[in-house]
Order: sequence, then C-alpha cells, then structure tokens
Amino acid sequence: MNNEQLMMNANPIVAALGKAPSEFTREDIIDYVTKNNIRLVNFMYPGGDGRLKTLNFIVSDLAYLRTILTCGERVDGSSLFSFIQAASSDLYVLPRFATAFLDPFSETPTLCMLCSFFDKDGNPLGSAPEHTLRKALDRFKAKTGMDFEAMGELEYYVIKPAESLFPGQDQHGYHESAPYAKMGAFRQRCMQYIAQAGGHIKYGHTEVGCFEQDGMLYEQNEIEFLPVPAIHAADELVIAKWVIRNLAWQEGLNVTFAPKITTGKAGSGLHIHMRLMKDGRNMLVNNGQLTDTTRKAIAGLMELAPSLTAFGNKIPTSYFRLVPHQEAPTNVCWGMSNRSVLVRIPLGWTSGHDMSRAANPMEQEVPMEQRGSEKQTFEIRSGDGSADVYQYLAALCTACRHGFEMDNALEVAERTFADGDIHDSSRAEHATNMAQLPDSCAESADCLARQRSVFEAENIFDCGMIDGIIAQLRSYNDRTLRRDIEGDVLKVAQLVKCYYNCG
Ligand SMILES: NC(=O)CC[C@H](N)C(=O)O
Repeated sequence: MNNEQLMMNANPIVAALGKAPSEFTREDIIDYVTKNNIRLVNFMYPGGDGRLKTLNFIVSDLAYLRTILTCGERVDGSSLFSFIQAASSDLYVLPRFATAFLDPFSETPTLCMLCSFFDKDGNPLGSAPEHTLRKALDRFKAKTGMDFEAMGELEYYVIKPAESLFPGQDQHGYHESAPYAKMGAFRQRCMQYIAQAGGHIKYGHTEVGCFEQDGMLYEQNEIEFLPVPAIHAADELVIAKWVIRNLAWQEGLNVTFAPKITTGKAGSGLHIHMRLMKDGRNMLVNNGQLTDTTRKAIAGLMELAPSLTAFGNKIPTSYFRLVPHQEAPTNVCWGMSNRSVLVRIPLGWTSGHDMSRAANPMEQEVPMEQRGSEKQTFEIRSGDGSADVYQYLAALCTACRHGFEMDNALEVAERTFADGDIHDSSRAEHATNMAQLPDSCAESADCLARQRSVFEAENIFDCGMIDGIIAQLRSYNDRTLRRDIEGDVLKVAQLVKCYYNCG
C-alpha cells in the first residue's frame, strides 16, 4: 500500500498502524489494542446459516490477549454447522489479523476479527466454507496460473412507514435521488461503516424496486464492491450484511436480503463479478476483445449452471425471483450488456477512447493505461442473499476452472452466446433451444447430485458438505411450489415471511 492509499483508507486501524491489513501482525494488534484503550475483542465467523456469529473477550490482561490471538478458542461446531456431528463437535477458531476492524455499534471500544476454523488435529477444517474457497482458489491458480478475483452487488430492501410527500415511482427506483428516494442517508451511513470495516466499495444507489404495501414503503438499495481476491470479497459481503442489519436495527428500520418479497416487483439478487488476473494484468480482454481465457471460464459456468443454483439460491423463494422480465436470469446463456442473460459482460472501458478529455476539453490527454482497460469483469446474475458467499464463490471458481479442463469449452461458449434480450418475443425460438435454470430447490438438488463429482474433485468440496446441501434443498419439498402458488398472494406472502431474514 502506498502513502496515498494509506492516507485515504477508511479503516482507522490501517491509518494508525500505517500498513495494509494483509501486513497486520499479532504484535500490531496488541499494540493497537493497548494504545487505543480497546476493552473488548470479538471473534466473528459465519455459521452454516451464512450469518456472522460473535464471541466476546474482555481485554484486561495482556498475557490473555496474547493467548487468544495465538491459540484462538474452542467452539461447538455442531451448533454452527449441520454437517458436524455432536459426538465430535469441538472446533478451533483462530482470528485472521488482516480482517481487524472496530465495531461501529459497540459503546465499549471493541476490535473485531473474522476467524478460520480448525479441526481437532490442528488442520484447517476441510468442510469449512472459507477453507473450501481457499482450496478452490489455490487449485484455480495451480491450473491456470491466474488469480481469481471477485466482487458482489448486494441488493436489499429497506422498509419503513410510507410518507405522503414526494412518492417514488413503482418499479422505477433505479438511481433515484432524494426526495423521491428516502433511504439515501441510511445507505451512505452503511457505506461509511462498511468501508471503515475494510470493505472496498465501488458505489451505492437505489435500485428498481420501490413500492408501498400496507402503509409501508419498500425501497430497494444496492451497495456494490470493487474486485478483490475472492476471500476478501466474501469477507466484505458477510461484514456488509452484518453492518446493514445492525444499523437498520439501531435506526428502527427493517431490512431484507430475501430474493423475492412480492410477485411482480423486482427481486434482490447477489450478482457476482469476476476478474482473472496474471501478474497484476486483467486477462479478460486483449486489444478491446474478449479473450479465449474469458470464453473458457464462461463455458465452465454454462456447463455447471444447473448446479450453481444449489450454492447460490438456497431457499424456495429464490426460485420466485428467477422469472422473466424482472432483470433476473431464467436461461443458461451469456451475452453483452443485456440483463436477461445468466452471465453478462458489462461495458468494460475497452474502446481506448479518452472520454474524460471529450467531456472536459481543457484537460491534457490521459495516458492509455489509465483509461480503464483493467476494469473489465464478467458477471453471474443467478445468486441471491440466501447464498453462503464462501461456498458460492468456491463453486463459481471451481466452475470457471472446469472451463479450462473442458475440451469443447470454446464450442460451448459459442453455442450459449445470446445477443439481445432473450425474453423478446422475436427471439423466442432461440430461447427455447437454451437450457433453463432449475425452478426449485428440489431441481437444484437433483442437478447438484448429477454434477457433484466436478465440485468434489481435487478434494475441494467435502462430500459431507455436498450431501448436506442436497439434503437441505430437498427438505423444502418445493418441486412444484412455484407453479402451485405463484398467483396466490396470501400463500406467497406466507412463504416470503418464512425466509425474510435469510442469509
Ligand atoms: N439492475 C439490475 O440488474 C437489477 C437486478 C435484479 N434486482 C435481480 O434480481 O437480479
């Protein structure tokens, strides 16, 4: 991290220690705790439900502080993960110093760190979602020589009593400003806290969803991150959800990351953008054109798309979102810029034009390498807030790697390419030739059962974890649920309520 990055960094621990989080040592943490009168240390780790769990420690003894930072603690794994048996349930949690941040909600000065799980023999827990992602990333690097970067687009609804002044427009909330958008200040406070906790935020805005129901305003918002190594992307997403929920609670607002809350209105996705890097260079484009590297990674996603929903769309209401005309995908295809495809190639500053100079004629010309050519990503649009982000990113990384192992990857990429809106009636024929995404948890479970060997290869996904995901998906018994209740407002509302606080 250079001086400019340090100066502007929102995390006060980075500013105080004068170094990048990846360089934080145990002694740095002890030094910070001592000098800044930190009274509590929190270990935090996502459980099987995807939510951050918290273990508090009082700081009253330097030796004890050093012990917990060195040895971690022991926790009951069977209460955190369904795949861990009660008979051999103890796990270790060890804090990762690079994730240190100050708890923005605690009255007592508190330092938080995310933890990794270890088994009784002191090895990283093979079935832990975070370790699964690490294994997937290492394997990706070993196979392709590239680093797999990612970032999430976190969509959520904020709910508060409706006001009569300056009403927003139904399904037209996209990038709205105050006073038509009401929750901008709340979103900006969330963004500040997330950045202080180490999140690399690209931007925040309101989204399409905006409606009133039973005297309440439902305003959809989005916070989008910057591409970072995928472990950080997952860390940032779980912290962001924790921040948004806590701030909402503090301010008397309700928030939901649920995939669908009302039929016919925009659902909330968790789109993931990916970038493949080699020696700091983005390998997705060359001379403004998509490379075969990109096409191969996309081919892997197309091939495994039927089972990716098992990781990214874990609850029955997930499948009420994957319907036409709501900017959510239904077919297994990819394309440029349009939002009805499963994998989208958004604009990537590939023209090489100096647009800034065109907009500001007084400016000097910007050097070619500063015109944004490193910004290109590819985006998968199926996942939602029910996903365990570590597991989901591990599945995406594995699918992209699979693309480099397929003999016919370029052919698959060619066949699944769709230009234009696939829901446009003039393109109906093309759409009918495309594979459909699963329409229920039950179907996702079947698809994962068929394709599980790709995820389990190289020992990346633990077979107990895959068994657990399949069993959980099947437990909802929802094979025909969407068809059965789609038009029944009351039944949909009951279902929505069950999964309102998912993930
Ligand atoms: N602008 C967008 O792409 C909206 C996405 C949409 N909310 C979804 O469910 O995925």
